[in-house]
Amino acid sequence: MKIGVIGAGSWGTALANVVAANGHETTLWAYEPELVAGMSATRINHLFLPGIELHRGLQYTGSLSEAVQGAELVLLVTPTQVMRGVLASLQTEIDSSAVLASASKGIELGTLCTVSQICSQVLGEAAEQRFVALSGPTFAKEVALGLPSLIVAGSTNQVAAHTVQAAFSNPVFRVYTSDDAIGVELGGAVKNVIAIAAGISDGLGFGHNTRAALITRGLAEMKRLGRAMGAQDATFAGLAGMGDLVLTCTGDLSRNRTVGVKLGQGQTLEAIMAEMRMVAEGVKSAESVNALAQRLEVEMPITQKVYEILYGNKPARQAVLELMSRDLKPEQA
Ligand SMILES: NC(=O)c1ccc[n+]([C@@H]2O[C@H](COP(=O)([O-])OP(=O)(O)OC[C@H]3O[C@@H](n4cnc5c(N)ncnc54)[C@H](O)[C@@H]3O)[C@@H](O)[C@H]2O)c1
Ligand SMILES: O=P(O)(O)OC[C@H](O)CO
Repeated sequence: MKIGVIGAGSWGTALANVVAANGHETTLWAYEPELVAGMSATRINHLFLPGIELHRGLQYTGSLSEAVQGAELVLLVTPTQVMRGVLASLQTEIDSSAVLASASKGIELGTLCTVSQICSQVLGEAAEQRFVALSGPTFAKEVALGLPSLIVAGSTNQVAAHTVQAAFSNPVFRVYTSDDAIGVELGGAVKNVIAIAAGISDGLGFGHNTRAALITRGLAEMKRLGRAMGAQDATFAGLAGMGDLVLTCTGDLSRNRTVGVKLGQGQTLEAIMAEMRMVAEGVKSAESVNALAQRLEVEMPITQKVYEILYGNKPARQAVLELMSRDLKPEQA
């Protein structure tokens, strides 16, 4: 199968490596010209996935049209906030029958769109019929090292979901299908915001109790938003929900959790972002998910506090106090 992968960050590179190793004719598009030259010469993504030699069959390009030319499957893996611009450049280049998969995790600022909604707006409504959200507990580095990992391909079109499942699955990378594309997308976007909260908690010196509470109540927020957007509760009990939430809130490889830890230790957001080349989607999604919750009148208190800490100068300890002092009530999901 011919596959184009758009975005050579750590995740796009790791996923392109999976399908190339599975025997598919794969071309990886990189935004940075020096990365195209570097990967072509050394088979190593020295900027975003250092130290890991990529499959010999993987091709690299800096041309978007070359990456998707003749592709039966196009995988989008840029940061969510630049997705619309990248897709606009690809609008006339992608084959109208190609499966469109996204492994990006976020909600667009301003429009409050998920990636599937961005695709529909830019490429036309029919794009939703061939859209697949690929998400789960998967640190790029561990996938690239071949450590056993599981993920979900969610789509309203089960033929498209099965195409992605077949293309990516191998003995160390197991892909499940789901018919809940929006649930799979929302799980990936919201868990990043909750992971910042979990990091803040650890950075403040709180314990395992606090972190477990944030994960559990974060899951309740994810479910509530999902219900308001037509997702299925069961999706959030699975890999793209609880699985990814647990990974990101507890794993030291998480960029979102790391941002939170540093905030909890007293660093400013500006200082943290200034020394970070990689993307921590939760930083921007804290604003967009919080706005989405307000628009849909969904109660998401942890998300709201993360937003206030990041953008409202609220001290993290005060935010925790406010969360703990909310009205007492029965436990609800
Ligand atoms: N890294 C992971 O373990 C992982 C796992 C699952 C999902 N994701 C998601 O994958 C998406 C991509 O993240 P990543 O971790 O691969 O990225 P990264 O942090 O490793 O690298 C940043 C990426 O952003 C790209 N970029 C920056 N400015 C750009 C622009 N103006 N136009 C186009 N591209 C630009 C860079 O080229 C690079 O590909 C995110 O939504 C992330 O949440 C990441
Ligand atoms: O490093 P993070 O926090 O962006 O998380 C990476 C993946 O989304 C984990 O599944």
